[in-house]
Amino acid sequence: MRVEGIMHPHYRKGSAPLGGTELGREILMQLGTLQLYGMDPQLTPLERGLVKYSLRMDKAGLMEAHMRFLKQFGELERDWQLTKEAAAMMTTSKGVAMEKERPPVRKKAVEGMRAIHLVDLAVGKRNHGRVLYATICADTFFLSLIQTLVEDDEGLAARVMIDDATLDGSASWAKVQRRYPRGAKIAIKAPFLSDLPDESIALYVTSEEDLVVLSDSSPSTVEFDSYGIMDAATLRTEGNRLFAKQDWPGAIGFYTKCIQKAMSTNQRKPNAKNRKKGHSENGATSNGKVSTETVVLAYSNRAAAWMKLCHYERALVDAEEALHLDPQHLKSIYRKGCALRHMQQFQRASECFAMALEYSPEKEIRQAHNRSKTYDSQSRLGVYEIHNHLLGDADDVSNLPEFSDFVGPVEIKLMEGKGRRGLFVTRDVEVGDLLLVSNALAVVNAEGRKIVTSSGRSNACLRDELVYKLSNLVLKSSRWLQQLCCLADCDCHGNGKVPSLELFRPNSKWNSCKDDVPLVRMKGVVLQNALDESGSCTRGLAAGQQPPARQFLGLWPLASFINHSCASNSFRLHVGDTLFLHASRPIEAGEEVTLAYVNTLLPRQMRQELLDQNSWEFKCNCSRCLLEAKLSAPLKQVSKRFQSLWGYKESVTPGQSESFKMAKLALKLEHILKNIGLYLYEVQLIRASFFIMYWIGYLNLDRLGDLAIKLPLPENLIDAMTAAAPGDGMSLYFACYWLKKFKEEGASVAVINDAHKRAMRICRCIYGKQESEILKRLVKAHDSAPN
Ligand SMILES: C[S@@+](CC[C@H](N)C(=O)[O-])C[C@H]1O[C@@H](n2cnc3c(N)ncnc32)[C@H](O)[C@@H]1O
Repeated sequence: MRVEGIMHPHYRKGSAPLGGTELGREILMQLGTLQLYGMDPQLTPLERGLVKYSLRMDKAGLMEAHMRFLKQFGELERDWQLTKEAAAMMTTSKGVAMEKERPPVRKKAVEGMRAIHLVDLAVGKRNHGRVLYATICADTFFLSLIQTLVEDDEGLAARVMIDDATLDGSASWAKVQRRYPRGAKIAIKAPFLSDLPDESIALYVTSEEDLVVLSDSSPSTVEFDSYGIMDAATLRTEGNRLFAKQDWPGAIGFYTKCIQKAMSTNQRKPNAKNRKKGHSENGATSNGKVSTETVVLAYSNRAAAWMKLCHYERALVDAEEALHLDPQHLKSIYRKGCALRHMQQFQRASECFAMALEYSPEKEIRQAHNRSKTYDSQSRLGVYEIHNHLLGDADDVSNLPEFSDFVGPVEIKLMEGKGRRGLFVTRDVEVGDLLLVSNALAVVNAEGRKIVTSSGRSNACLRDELVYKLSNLVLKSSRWLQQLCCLADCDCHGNGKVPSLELFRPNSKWNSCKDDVPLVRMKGVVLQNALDESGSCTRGLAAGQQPPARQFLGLWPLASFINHSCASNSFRLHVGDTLFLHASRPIEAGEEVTLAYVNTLLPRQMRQELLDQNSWEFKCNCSRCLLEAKLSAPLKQVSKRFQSLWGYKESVTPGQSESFKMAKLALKLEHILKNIGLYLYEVQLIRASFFIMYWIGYLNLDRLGDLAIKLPLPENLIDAMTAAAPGDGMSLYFACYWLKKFKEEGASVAVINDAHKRAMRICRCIYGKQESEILKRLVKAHDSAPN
């Protein structure tokens, strides 16, 4: 089945650009955006299907694939809706300022060239001396190229790819959207319809001279004229109607028009003096001016709409405008509090809610007040009650907790002689001390996709999705923008700048920022700083429950300053989208805080391979790596044999004969370690690197016979694991496994108590300092979780 009116016989294999009907255009716009996003060579089968159907113009298939796609990328769809806000933004005062930054309109038409239509273009043929006049009909994006959709005056549409050289390689989303806004009339000289590797076709523009922006008529400014005849009150009512339909950008557009109308009608900013004057039904006062009440409501409602779009800074500005006109406007006071709370200005938010409570004791306001006070104290004292969540019901996802950020006893410093930044403690800290709490700037749930693909590389699609989300975010908050800018401020060549901690601390003030993060840098930021989590979810530790696995990739700004070590001294715990960082060893004042970016219970070479696979472009030279490098000769044989038996990449469970060989290899390693003569800590580090061998040895105790006695005791192995990777989930699993086994086998009380203490110690590294009763409950939950 074909989408009527879209097909044109001139196009090869039916791979015509879409367009021509309302439906076609709508599909095109949505699809186009998603397709643009899905241009990564690592397309999922679903994305591939989408591209395929779009090429065949198979309406039913297209719609179905589209629906499936949207279902899978529910969040993406939401973000796509949000991109519409760009249009609304153009009509706000700040938007007008942005418009001024745009390049001047250059020409009205291109002279000396004959016009050509999309329908007349042949694939792969450059049309010298011709010009294609078109209108940009979708939001312009930048992933690997600047990408947009255009429609010619016959209603056919096509995808356009523009080399970012046209922006001197400094393209960012904000910049491309300003440069090529939706609704702009353009002319493409010598148009070239190119066959793309994904089998779709697009107009390809390689040089700035070939794309001329003729007029910049973004829809919002055009629309404004046609609504010019409406009065302010009608414009506000129209805004309310769109608000009710959850069309936030649309609503913002109308509230803005209402405010502008009021300003032009009243010839001056309305002030509190004419606030309560009588007014007629159309919102006009008796002297024909627009009533202050109408303007207050427009500002206040626009604040609410901005909030829905997570534009909290804009929401705050609007709520304050409304309060400037009517200081007692309850909804504006409440909205101001909400905006401040989202901006982590908890103290000011509490003050707002307290003021709102004076006017109305509503439950919603009281709850908001209490919540702000809790966040405020969390952010100042670093006291969080996470155990309720940890020990809660895994199936109950309705009540996901929210926490404030917290900056503990840490500072960002430039590392001497290395140029890169690192996080350092400002005072001595103990095991389990909370170092920081950071809410994710953005998170991408893997949802069935692999974080590391079968080719052994980190999943570029997930990373691109994160770049996409971050690109949207930086348009919304100068704080988020600055946080990303300072992460981009490190170029691996020793030019790292040290940002102020105030940028990360709740309740602090920050200056607005005019910088932009070009996409190239944004991709670098994600590559260098995104952390993944493939462990099981922290929820549902309650006895007997299998915690649901949750895999995700995200960016946590302050945690991004922590460097890697294979003998790290901190542990990150993810509760929802919040990262808690606890000290997993005692750390002295001035010492660097380090994290393990990858599983470190492996030999050095494999750890480095994992770092490489995850695109961390550095060679680890931590003390543990240096020790293993020093011992590489005596350990060479064991390492080689271990790798061939285990084959980490395949992640296969060894068969019986391999298991036995592995167990024997553990004995060989013990023998070597005894002969070299190392300190206990050094022995522990090496044992930890090969812990899998020992683990398999314990599982083969019977087959080892008398030799089994030469294996270290399980508790010694647990100590070795915690020496290398304190707080590692595997150590806790192992500790609980033995605790359970000792109990089942009726070991002495002393042995059981000792095993229990070990598990409690590891729990403290992972979950932080907790009351001993809570730690006991956490151990019990792990102890009784299914193996
Ligand atoms: C999450 S950032 C850490 C903060 C970073 N050092 C900075 O200045 O912004 C990760 C990057 O830091 C560097 N890095 C982290 N750990 C390292 C290590 N152990 N040795 C060398 N470079 C490291 C690498 O360039 C890595 O891509």
